[in-house]
Amino acid sequence: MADGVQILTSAQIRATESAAMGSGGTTGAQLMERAGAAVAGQIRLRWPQPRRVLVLCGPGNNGGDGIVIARRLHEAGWPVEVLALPEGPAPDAALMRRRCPVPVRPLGEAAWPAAPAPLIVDALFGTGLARGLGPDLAALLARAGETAAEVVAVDGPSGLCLDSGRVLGSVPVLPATLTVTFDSLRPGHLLDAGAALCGRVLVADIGISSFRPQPAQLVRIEDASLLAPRLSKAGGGHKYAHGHLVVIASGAGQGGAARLAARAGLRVGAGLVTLGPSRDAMAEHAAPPDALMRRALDSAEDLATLLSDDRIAALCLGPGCGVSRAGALLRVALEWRRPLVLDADALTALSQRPELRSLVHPGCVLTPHGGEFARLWPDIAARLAAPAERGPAFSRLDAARAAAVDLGCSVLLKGPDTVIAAPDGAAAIHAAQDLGWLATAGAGDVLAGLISGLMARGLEPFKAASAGVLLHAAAARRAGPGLIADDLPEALPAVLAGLGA
Ligand SMILES: NC(=O)C1=CN([C@@H]2O[C@H](COP(=O)(O)OP(=O)(O)OC[C@H]3O[C@@H](n4cnc5c(N)ncnc54)[C@H](O)[C@@H]3O)[C@@H](O)[C@H]2O)[C@@H](O)CC1
Ligand SMILES: Nc1ncnc2c1ncn2[C@@H]1O[C@H](COP(=O)(O)OP(=O)(O)O)[C@@H](O)[C@H]1O
Ligand SMILES: [K+]
Repeated sequence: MADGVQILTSAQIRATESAAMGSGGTTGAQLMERAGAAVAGQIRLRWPQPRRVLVLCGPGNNGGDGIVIARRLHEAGWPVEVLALPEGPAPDAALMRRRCPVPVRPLGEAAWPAAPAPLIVDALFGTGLARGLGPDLAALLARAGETAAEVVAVDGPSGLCLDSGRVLGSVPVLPATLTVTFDSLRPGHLLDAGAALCGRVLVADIGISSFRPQPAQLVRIEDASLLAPRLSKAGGGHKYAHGHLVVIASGAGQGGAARLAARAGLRVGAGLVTLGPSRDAMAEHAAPPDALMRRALDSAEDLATLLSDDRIAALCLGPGCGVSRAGALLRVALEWRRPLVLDADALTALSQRPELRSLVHPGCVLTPHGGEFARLWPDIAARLAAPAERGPAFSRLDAARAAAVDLGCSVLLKGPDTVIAAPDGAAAIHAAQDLGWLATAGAGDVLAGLISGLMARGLEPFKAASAGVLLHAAAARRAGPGLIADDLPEALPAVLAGLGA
């Protein structure tokens, strides 16, 4: 799991670095010194006793950082060996090589140490990675992986595209125990294969944060403290002031997923929640919570009549609804033009009715998992499924952004790495690779209920989606291993209390 909330792409961090140097307040060599010093410091914090370390350096500035690390550890009395690829045209890295008190030997089979080093520093490639690792290098790294107990990656494991979290080419990447990156996270630390390959990720301040591009468009959503003021009910207000949410439920015999969503909507503070099954399914949807209201909805006309009540603030369509029922209600839901979450069966229904796509509007949040996403956007999904050969590779973030622009709404692409994109370019990533217990039936229905409940309370679509994902994960952490989807809404009161909401 990574620390920090700011995410910059490789291009953005390069621009930040250039702006910092352009200001005249710092030089590239100083930044490299700070970066290398930060990594060496983290190594010494994590492993307080000196141990043999093998530093592998690439041709550019990532390699330059590696040389600084080698020097710093050597000066602290660590036994250090440095193997490096031939220098590229990176003047700061060349300067560091000249200053290095440890012999820098050419990286290759001949120089490989006979006795394996327990700690390897991977400073081969960082944000400059343009293609997959060559086979010779990959073979050496594979051998290193078999023998090294620990690997520290500088900026990221070499071969991992830091913009997408995808491995470039077809050779495996050496997984890191610890990754130290600079100034901010990159998307690739959180997305796709990146989260597992990076190990623990630490962000070192190298004094350039005031030169980041403004406004920063990519923020990781892990700062729950920001939520409390938005979720608090301090100041009172009638129940209608907190929003009336309608959750469409299934026809007879199609299950209770919508009840999970409705329960989550209530727990997250919507003032009222009405569950809308078909008339013949009313009895099976009569189970608690008794706080839920019920209204039979058999047809599009029934839904239109219900939505003509101005006090209804948001609608959730899809969980446990059935594809044909969702399809029958979809046009009315979209033509209502108010806050709307489309999930599950409503997404499949939309993919079958291309004529309705133009009705999707900025007040909508679509919450597909990968399969639903591919049904709605097969071309975008195909780009994501294609092999990643060159960096920056097409990412889940790119995919969600393209989808959000295509339909002009917020899109939340679910997975262990959930990505949220708004049509104006705002985006967020929520990494929950440690929450495998969320891969359980109904967890997505709860998420749809949380987001629509927050929208009923007046949060804008993108913010409701971001806050919903955060609360969902926090509820899962609180429920712990063994959780089932029913536990998630029940964990919310403690989560909200913990946030001070
Ligand atoms: N951006 C910043 O703020 C800072 C960046 N620093 C370091 O600089 C790094 C970026 O440095 P560079 O831009 O020099 O890039 P890298 O050092 O990541 O890569 C160097 C060069 O290797 C070549 N290359 C790329 N993929 C290859 C492959 N698969 N096989 C063989 N050669 C390949 C390319 O020509 C590339 O420019 C960062 O990752 C970071 O470690 C730090 O020194 C300090 C501050
Ligand atoms: N391995 C995982 N680790 C963490 N979160 C996951 C994992 N797999 C799925 N999730 C999350 O769990 C939820 C599952 O939603 P979804 O796929 O719609 O399932 P369902 O339709 O059964 O409710 C999503 O919020 C998703 O982001
Ligand atoms: K690296």
